[in-house]
Amino acid sequence: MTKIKICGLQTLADVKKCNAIEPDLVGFVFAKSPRQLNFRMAQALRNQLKSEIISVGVFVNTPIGKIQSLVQADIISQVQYYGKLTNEKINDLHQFDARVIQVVSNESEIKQAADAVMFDKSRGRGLIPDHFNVPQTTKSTYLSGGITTKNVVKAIQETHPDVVDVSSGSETNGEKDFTKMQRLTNLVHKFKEKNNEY
Ligand SMILES: O=C(O)c1ccccc1NCC(=O)[C@H](O)[C@H](O)COP(=O)(O)O
Repeated sequence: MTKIKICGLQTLADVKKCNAIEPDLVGFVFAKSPRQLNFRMAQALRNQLKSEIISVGVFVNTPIGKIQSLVQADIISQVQYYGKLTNEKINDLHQFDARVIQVVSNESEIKQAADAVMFDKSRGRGLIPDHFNVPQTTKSTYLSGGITTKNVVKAIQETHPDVVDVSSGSETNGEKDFTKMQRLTNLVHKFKEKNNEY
C-alpha cells in the first residue's frame, strides 16, 4: 500500500489533526523555512503525536551531529536530507537507527547506503513538476512536489511510489487544512495498487 507523509507540521493543532486522520508519516522541517521548527518545538509536537505515526526530520546541508541529537531524543526516526551526503554520513545515522531518505537530482547521485530516495525541487513551495517522477531504483521511493487532492491519484498511477509526500497541498493560506489532509490521506490509502485504480 502506498503511504502518505504530511510534511511541515508547526503546531499542536496540526498534531491533533494528524492524530485524527492518521497519515503514515509526518515531516518536521528543521531547514530554513516559514515552517522551521527548533528542537524544543519539535519535541513538544512529537510528545503529543500518536506513537504509530512516524516522524521525519527535513534538513538541508545540516551537520550530522545536529541531526543525531534529534534522533537520539526520539523526536524523529527518519532523516530527509537535501545536499551533499556520503555513505559515511548515512552510516553514522544508521548507528542511531535512523532511516535516511536521500533527496537527489538524478539517479547517479544515489548513495549505496541510502534507505529511500526522492526527487524534490519544490521544498514545500507547492511546485508542480512538468511530469511526476520518482527515481528508478530498487530502494524505497518518495514522490513529492505539488501534490494536491486533485492530482494525487494520477501521480500514484504514473509513478507507483512507496510514499507520497505533501506539504502545500494540505494547507489553506499557509495553515494545515483538516479537510484537505483527510481527503489526501483517504485517496492515498484507498488507492488499489494491484489494479492501478481508485
Ligand atoms: O517544507 C519546507 O518548507 C521545506 C523547506 C526546505 C526544504 C524542504 C522543505 N520541505 C520538504 C518536503 O518534504 C515537502 O513536503 C516537499 O517539498 C513537497 O512540498 P509541496 O510541493 O509543498 O507539497
